[in-house]
Amino acid sequence: MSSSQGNAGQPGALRAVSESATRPAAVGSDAVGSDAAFGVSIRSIDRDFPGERGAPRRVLRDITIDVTPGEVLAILGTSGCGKSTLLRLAGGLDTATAGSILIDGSPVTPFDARTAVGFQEPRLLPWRSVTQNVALGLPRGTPKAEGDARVATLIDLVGLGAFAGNRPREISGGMAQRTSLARALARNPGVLLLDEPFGALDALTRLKMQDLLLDVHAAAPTTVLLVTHDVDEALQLADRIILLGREDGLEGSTIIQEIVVPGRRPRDRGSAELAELRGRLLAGLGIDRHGEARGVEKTTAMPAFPY
Ligand SMILES: Nc1ncnc2c1ncn2[C@@H]1O[C@H](COP(=O)(O)OP(=O)(O)OP(=O)(O)O)[C@@H](O)[C@H]1O
Repeated sequence: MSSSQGNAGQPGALRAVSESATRPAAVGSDAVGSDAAFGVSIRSIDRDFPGERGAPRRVLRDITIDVTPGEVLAILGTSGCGKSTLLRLAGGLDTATAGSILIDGSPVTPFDARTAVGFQEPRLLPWRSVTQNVALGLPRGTPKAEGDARVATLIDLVGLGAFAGNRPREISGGMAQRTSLARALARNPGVLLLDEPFGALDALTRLKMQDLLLDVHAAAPTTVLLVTHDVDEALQLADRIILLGREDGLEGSTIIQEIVVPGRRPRDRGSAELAELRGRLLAGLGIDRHGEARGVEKTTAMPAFPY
């Protein structure tokens, strides 16, 4: 599936970010320079880690998926099922036990420069300004004038123009996460790997960050692999969702559900079609429609993220 089934590059997709008074600049893909979205081909990946008494413990088993250039793929699964491990493998931060991963047709390399990773915590240098933190993401050897312009454009894109000189302690958690996103984009990655990027934010800021990510993706339609626990976030952001889980009697997680999300983004969060998919995904995560985790004592209210 291509990103054209989402709304990547859709005219007018840039919308205001309301967390601060600033607005993202209406920039096109040329301005942020992300013109190379790469496909990711994951082929028959297994990943074992040493288990008890050194015996191998399989975490991922026979994962195969092709992600097309510009596609947003969400990776869902219960805690510990191997989502981050899959992301790390795609970025060359870990090595598979078996199988291969190709980016743009060639094997992923250690700390592959074609990828950039965004984490749950913003991981900013506290003594550096927003601008200096974003500049850390620039590829080595970027000419100064070009780098300065790119950093300024990205800071505007994430709506932080008025805070460019601030230190991390002087901005909110949402702003810090936006800085982190701009730093990842500064690298001009062909593949953006996001590991629970909004997981530490409050619910309202998380919704705003989801909108921001859509804006950013419209302006710089790179390929995105997004690890999340949040079914609604996956349904709002992704072209396609894979659910990792175990098959009966087999060790290690594999792809147990794959869903192409219908409709253009931003999607109507309340649509009946998405509600149906939400139910299917929650069932795959072991949560029934009444919010009860199978095998878990019933609670009176459904927590926000019980899975
Ligand atoms: N370097 C490692 N050495 C040994 N075991 C590891 C290593 N990295 C991950 N694991 C194990 O692999 C399993 C999957 O971990 P991973 O972090 O990928 O899961 P996850 O789905 O991202 O979890 P969560 O949603 O809680 O972040 C876990 O049992 C974890 O302990």
